[in-house]
Amino acid sequence: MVYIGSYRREYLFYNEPSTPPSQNPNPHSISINPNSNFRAIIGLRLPSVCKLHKMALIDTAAAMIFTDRSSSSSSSTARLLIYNSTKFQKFPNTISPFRRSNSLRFGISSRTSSRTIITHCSSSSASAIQVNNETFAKVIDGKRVAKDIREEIAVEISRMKEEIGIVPGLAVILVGDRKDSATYVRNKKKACDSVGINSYEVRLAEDSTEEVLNHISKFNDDPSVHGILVQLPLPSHMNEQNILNAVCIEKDVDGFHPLNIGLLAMRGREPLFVPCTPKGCIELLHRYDIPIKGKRAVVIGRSNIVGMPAALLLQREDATVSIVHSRTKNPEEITRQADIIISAVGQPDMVRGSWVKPGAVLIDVGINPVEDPESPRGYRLVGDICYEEASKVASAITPVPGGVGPMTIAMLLSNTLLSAKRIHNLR
Ligand SMILES: NC(=O)C1=CN([C@@H]2O[C@H](COP(=O)(O)OP(=O)(O)OC[C@H]3O[C@@H](n4cnc5c(N)ncnc54)[C@H](OP(=O)(O)O)[C@@H]3O)[C@@H](O)[C@H]2O)C=CC1
Ligand SMILES: Nc1nc(=O)c2c([nH]1)NC[C@@H]1CN(c3ccc(C(=O)N[C@@H](CCC(=O)O)C(=O)O)cc3)C=[N+]21
Repeated sequence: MVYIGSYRREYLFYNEPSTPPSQNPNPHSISINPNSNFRAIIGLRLPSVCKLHKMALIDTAAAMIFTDRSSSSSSSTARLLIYNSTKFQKFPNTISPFRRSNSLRFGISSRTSSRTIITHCSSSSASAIQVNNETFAKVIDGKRVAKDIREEIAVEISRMKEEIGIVPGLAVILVGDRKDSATYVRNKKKACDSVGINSYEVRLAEDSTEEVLNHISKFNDDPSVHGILVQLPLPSHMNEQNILNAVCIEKDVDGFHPLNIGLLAMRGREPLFVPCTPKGCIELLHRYDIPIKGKRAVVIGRSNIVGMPAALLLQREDATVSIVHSRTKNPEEITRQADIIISAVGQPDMVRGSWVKPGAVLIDVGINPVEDPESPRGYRLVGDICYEEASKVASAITPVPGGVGPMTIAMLLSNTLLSAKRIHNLR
């Protein structure tokens, strides 16, 4: 059995009938021989890839692989499309990987099935791909873009270290013991390590009081700290406003300080920092050459940390922006007019295919855990947008996971570098 790649919590293998399945796949040494009589196996990501009984089998007759040359990346990218589900076997309690992901992306090169007609609708990098009269949105690969950005940041940081002997520092304050927050903080630390940013972490008890403000004050005065992040949400007894106000605006790498938000909202003024998630959404649009100017954009959600700043940023990019929120009547009538939708709601699969104008670009910020007994964690993450439906209508779409999430962390690193450069007058 040979591992081909993974995408959206699924591993893909192929199995030459002559190869005993007990031979473990080696993810790094693969060669695909499309002429061989192999079976493709798509399985949910499991701790042990050998649990074949939990995997769904398809015949390779139902699968084809082709190279996607419209990618903005210089690397060659292949997609695997499964276009014939007749031989697909669904296992009890298993979300069908076929239905969840018609389009799988791998960093491998491959070849095109002669049975299938593939058309790129336009040369733009947001072009949908047509296969046998079905269109599939281009996948906006936030994970890959975030990796590119981390590499760019790492280069800048070594230059900084060489030129002025300074390394950027990020302080993260985590209050309480929410599991998801602890995971995010751990991921942020890992990301800092990967680019050479020093990270300082403070963990405080759920019932702490003035300690948060004391630590903020200490970090405000510490010259080795260039960015301060207070992980949200805070315990309900804490005054979030007072705490976010206490972070000095020059180190507010989250961009949540009211002064920074105010500057973002004003024409002709520049905030010192733009909030990471909305900044990541716009960066994805830029890196995929998706035009914003003059387009109709709809933001779903109006929170201080995502929806509202996303709408402000789109407006600064000369889009005509509407905001949909929980009191909006007939939201689908508004979203259907959008060339670009940014959804930040927190409702799994709320945005259906019928909410989307054909050819629209969809940025899904939502991170929603849904129960999944097959997943090692007992749940999996889905976005606000029903990927299966919307990816057949849109021209481009971000997946969850692997879309906006990794970009948020990349933008945090970028803001920390920006801060260190500004504080040390480095261009
Ligand atoms: N990918 C990433 O990096 C990040 C992802 N997230 C995720 O994004 C999502 C949103 O986060 P956040 O902004 O903090 O959430 P909030 O709960 O603060 O805000 C949600 C917004 O969605 C609106 N809303 C709720 N229900 C509906 C509905 N049925 N129809 C239309 N609008 C609705 C609310 O409207 P109203 O204002 O009227 O209440 C509110 O404005 C979450 O899933 C979160 O986990 C968040 C941060 C970063
Ligand atoms: N002060 C503050 N700043 C924040 O930016 C902030 C915050 N508080 N509180 C919570 C939200 C949420 N958030 C995410 C960051 C990365 C992923 C991310 O990387 N997600 C991965 C999946 C991770 C997984 O598998 O668990 C992905 O989408 O691919 C998700 C969500 C930042 N937030």
